[in-house]
Amino acid sequence: SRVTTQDQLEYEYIVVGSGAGGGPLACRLAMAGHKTLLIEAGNDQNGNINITVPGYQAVVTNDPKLRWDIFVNHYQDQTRARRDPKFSYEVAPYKYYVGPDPPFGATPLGILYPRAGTLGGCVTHNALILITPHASDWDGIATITGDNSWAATNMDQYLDKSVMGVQPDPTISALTGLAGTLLVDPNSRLNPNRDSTQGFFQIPLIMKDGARKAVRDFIAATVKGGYNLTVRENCHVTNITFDTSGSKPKATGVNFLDGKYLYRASPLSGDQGTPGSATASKEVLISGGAFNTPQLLKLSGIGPFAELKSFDIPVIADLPGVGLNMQDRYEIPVNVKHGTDFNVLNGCTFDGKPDDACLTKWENNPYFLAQRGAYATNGLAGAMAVHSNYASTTDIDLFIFGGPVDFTGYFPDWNDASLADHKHFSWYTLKAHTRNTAGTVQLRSADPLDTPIINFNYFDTGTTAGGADTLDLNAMIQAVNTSREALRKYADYAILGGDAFVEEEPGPDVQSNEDIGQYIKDRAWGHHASCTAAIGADGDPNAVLDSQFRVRGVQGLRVVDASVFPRIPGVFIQAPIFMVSEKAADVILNGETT
Ligand SMILES: Cc1cc2nc3c(=O)[nH]c(=O)nc-3n(C[C@H](O)[C@H](O)[C@H](O)COP(=O)(O)OP(=O)(O)OC[C@H]3O[C@@H](n4cnc5c(N)ncnc54)[C@H](O)[C@@H]3O)c2cc1C
Repeated sequence: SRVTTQDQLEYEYIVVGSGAGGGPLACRLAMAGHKTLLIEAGNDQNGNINITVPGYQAVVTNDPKLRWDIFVNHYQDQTRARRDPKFSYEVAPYKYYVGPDPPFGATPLGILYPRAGTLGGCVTHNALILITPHASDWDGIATITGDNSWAATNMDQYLDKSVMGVQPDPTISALTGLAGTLLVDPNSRLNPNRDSTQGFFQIPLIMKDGARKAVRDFIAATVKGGYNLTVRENCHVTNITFDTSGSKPKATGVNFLDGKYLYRASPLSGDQGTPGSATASKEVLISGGAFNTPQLLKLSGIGPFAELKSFDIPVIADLPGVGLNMQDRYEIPVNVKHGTDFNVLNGCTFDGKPDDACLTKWENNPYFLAQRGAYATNGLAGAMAVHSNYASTTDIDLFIFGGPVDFTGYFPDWNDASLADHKHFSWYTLKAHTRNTAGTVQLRSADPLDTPIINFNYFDTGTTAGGADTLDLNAMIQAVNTSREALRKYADYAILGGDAFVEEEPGPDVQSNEDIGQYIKDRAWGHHASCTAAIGADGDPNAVLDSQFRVRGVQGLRVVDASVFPRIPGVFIQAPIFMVSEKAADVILNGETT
């Protein structure tokens, strides 16, 4: 019966979400001897080749068994939003049309933002790139909060704990001549000026012996190790429960729905699930990611008063900052097409078809990274770190990746399009330290299985104070010009073994800075959404968390995931989230508790 179930589900800690933030945290709590429940909406994809082969980092984002299709708005103005050829429509349940001139009756959705509902979260489908954040990212949190445990010098210890095996991308050795010209390690801690060092780098990947190995494997090993960790997969948390009898509401546990693929972002959804609940005698820790954490807080009565009231959700704590302050990077490509295929990709179908010779090679050489071939990489050959003319600090603010793909951002079936032939090469830019803090996550309805409404409010529709939007745009324009310059040099040396090429994106017609700027505004994308339940100073009305991850206005509740950052950190985001996860475990186990 329901009562028996409830009686059985008593834990010290409940962690909701098993990704970069929640996974390591739950493991550390259990390893310290605490009875811990880790709840995950998705399930364990152990044995699914799509998650283990690094070369399948595109196809895995399209795997219905783990993917969550979230559609977002870069601009709320629909005319402007539809200038992006990636703008998508629904023509039948989970069947999409991409681009202008949709069929009659198609429902506009926006821009696809891939997410993973699976054990290990987005770390189980991401591109494996592990770049550590800049010292200024941590020092900034220390300055905002006055909590010096956030200083970069102190945060270093969590990097040591969290890095579970990082190797340089061996594509490089397969591409003749380039290896010797690269600064090997963009994470080097031997270089005191690492954060401001420009140049060409190899790309560090979080994997072991050429296979993805990360949070999912850490969780599995912790369970296997006999620690007191229970993983409840196929379980969607619908709200946090509170004891409101005292002066401050105290989180006591969660309500959930058991069932496979319940969230409507999953193309396999349809079931309603079976209700249940669990209690936490110590704390509830929310790690649902930058979109789901604010959604879950709001569904639980923690958020902006007026929004909660409009959905008849009883208010537990009026925190206006929940779902505000969302940030991301801007990304943009320069893509060229060669006359002939890149030899290094010969035999690679990138989808596990029976004739996928590259998969055979990967499978037959399990112990020798160098012999596993193209699939032991994420397909990207190298990166340029650049300090643009528009950076606010001495830190590099552009990371420009190159590889033999045709990548123009995310849209339904982007994986097929990006690897349809082996003739394309793409340099694509990530803008770090973006200044736009105007993104929002709002409830669509009070139904926990609905996705929220997500507005990024790009460029001039977002933060404009101090010319923020123009500075970010100008840095991106510089990145396009730098990528074109790199392509001209690579043509001179034929260094990657390619022959003559023509530029397809942005294309020969897009030359003036004004035209490049318009191209960027129309087509930029991001995939490091963050900062939606941010740590902030005491007295800041928009601060959702204090410096110890505690949700303000309540007891026994913390957030630990991409949502916690006041400003988007570093160049890539999983390393900072791993570090935050380790710090949270340390604070909970050794610090003050609520
Ligand atoms: C295509 C792609 C490629 C990427 N590549 C890289 C990369 O190469 N390097 C890098 O640094 N970053 C990369 N990222 C970003 C990085 O993977 C994510 O930012 C990071 O995993 C976020 O961690 P998180 O803990 O905040 O959330 P997630 O990792 O998203 O984990 C959240 C988990 O919570 C679960 N959950 C949510 N709501 C509920 C609920 N109500 N009940 C139960 N469970 C719930 C979800 O199922 C999910 O498993 C990439 C992202 C994408 C989309």
